[in-house]
Amino acid sequence: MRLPGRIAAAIDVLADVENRKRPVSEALKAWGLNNRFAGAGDRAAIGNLVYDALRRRASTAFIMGSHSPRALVLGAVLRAWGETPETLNAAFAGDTHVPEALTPEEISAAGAEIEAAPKIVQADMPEWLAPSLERAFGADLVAEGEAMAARPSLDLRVNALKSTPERVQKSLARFSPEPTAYALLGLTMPAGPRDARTPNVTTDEGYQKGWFEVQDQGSQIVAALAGAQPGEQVLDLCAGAGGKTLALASAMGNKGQIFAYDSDRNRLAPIYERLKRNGVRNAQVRAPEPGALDDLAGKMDRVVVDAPCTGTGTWRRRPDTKWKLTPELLEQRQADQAAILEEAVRYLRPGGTLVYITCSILPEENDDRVQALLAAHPELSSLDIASAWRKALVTDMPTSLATPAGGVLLTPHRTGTDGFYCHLMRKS
Ligand SMILES: C[S@@+](CC[C@H](N)C(=O)[O-])C[C@H]1O[C@@H](n2cnc3c(N)ncnc32)[C@H](O)[C@@H]1O
Repeated sequence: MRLPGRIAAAIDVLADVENRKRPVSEALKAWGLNNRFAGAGDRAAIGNLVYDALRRRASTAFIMGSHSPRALVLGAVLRAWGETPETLNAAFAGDTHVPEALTPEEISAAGAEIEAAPKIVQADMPEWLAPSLERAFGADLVAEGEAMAARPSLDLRVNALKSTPERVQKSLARFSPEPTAYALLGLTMPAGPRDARTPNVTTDEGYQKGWFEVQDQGSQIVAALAGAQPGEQVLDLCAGAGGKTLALASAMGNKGQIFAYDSDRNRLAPIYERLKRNGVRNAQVRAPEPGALDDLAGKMDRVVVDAPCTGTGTWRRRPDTKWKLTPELLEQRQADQAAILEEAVRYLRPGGTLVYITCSILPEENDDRVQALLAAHPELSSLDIASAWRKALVTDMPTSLATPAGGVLLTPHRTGTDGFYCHLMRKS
């Protein structure tokens, strides 16, 4: 397929996403099944177009004067793929099964200046979240939003239990991975332009052997800040598929004990195979049964709460969720977080450390939750996050990352990572 056919397909997929409220991945899969002639390159390019359109949905709709799938996809191609109305119309004229030529109105709209739009629209973020995002980012709102509307890199965490960064770099030399800026065992591959495909690293022999995992650098940084030491007793209370569990085990050199728990059996399911592939021998998975963690009460050196959240820090990767988030869901997540934090405190031994992590950029899920917890628990106090950073990452923490209540907030603009929050507390 040439570009015009791919654009037409992307418009269809985006219409499917919006009309049927489907996740993008599902709509792309359905399109592929109905269009079996399309190759893997076509499907990747169509995916890129749909995701790019959703990443900059608000600002493109402002410029094009429409939220229609056609306006959003054409806008993405004009703004991010280096095409012009003239090149597009020339391509559309010489092809079949293509979008209609750009109208004079569309051509003049495409030249509009985004500076006339409200800041929250320039930032490509939901308008109802403006007060909260302005609180988080102040004068940097637009720069933060722009970085969040760009394509993400593909990051890997080298598994110190089985390999070294040099060995993984060699194994993946065809993709030219480079060391990450902060995470000591991270490698990164930047996103390519236009129809570039994400490197398929999971078919590599090194991945099959457990030498590395796919993990955003932000996730690696907060896992390192958790500070788990060899020999400790650690509870990973929201372990999910085990992304953090694997990083903790690697940091602990397989010494001590990690208890990996999640209230959702389905989310926990992949952890067994991942632990095995990574050569982790010090993790015990606790399935969600009544009283599953009772024996751990008051005994843990460290409790890691990688809390369920709105995922606003991952908007680069899942831009459809940016526009689906509702005030009700945000409120629900805050209640979930408060309940889990309350639960977490009971497993800490005196002197133990509570690690609170979210992949959210919203203060309501971050500093506010911690402050509410500290107010209710005088036995808890914040630990200095800059010292934890120095110890875990062997550099000084950039001061711009500190939050008002003493946590750290990573973002695409600040650290080139997904958005992550981390706060450490000690129980006296
Ligand atoms: C952000 S995800 C965890 C991701 C995981 N730690 C990783 O690094 O791959 C949050 C997890 O919290 C779990 N969860 C939600 N409510 C919970 C509860 N009350 N107790 C334990 N886990 C819970 C969800 O099932 C979900 O898997």
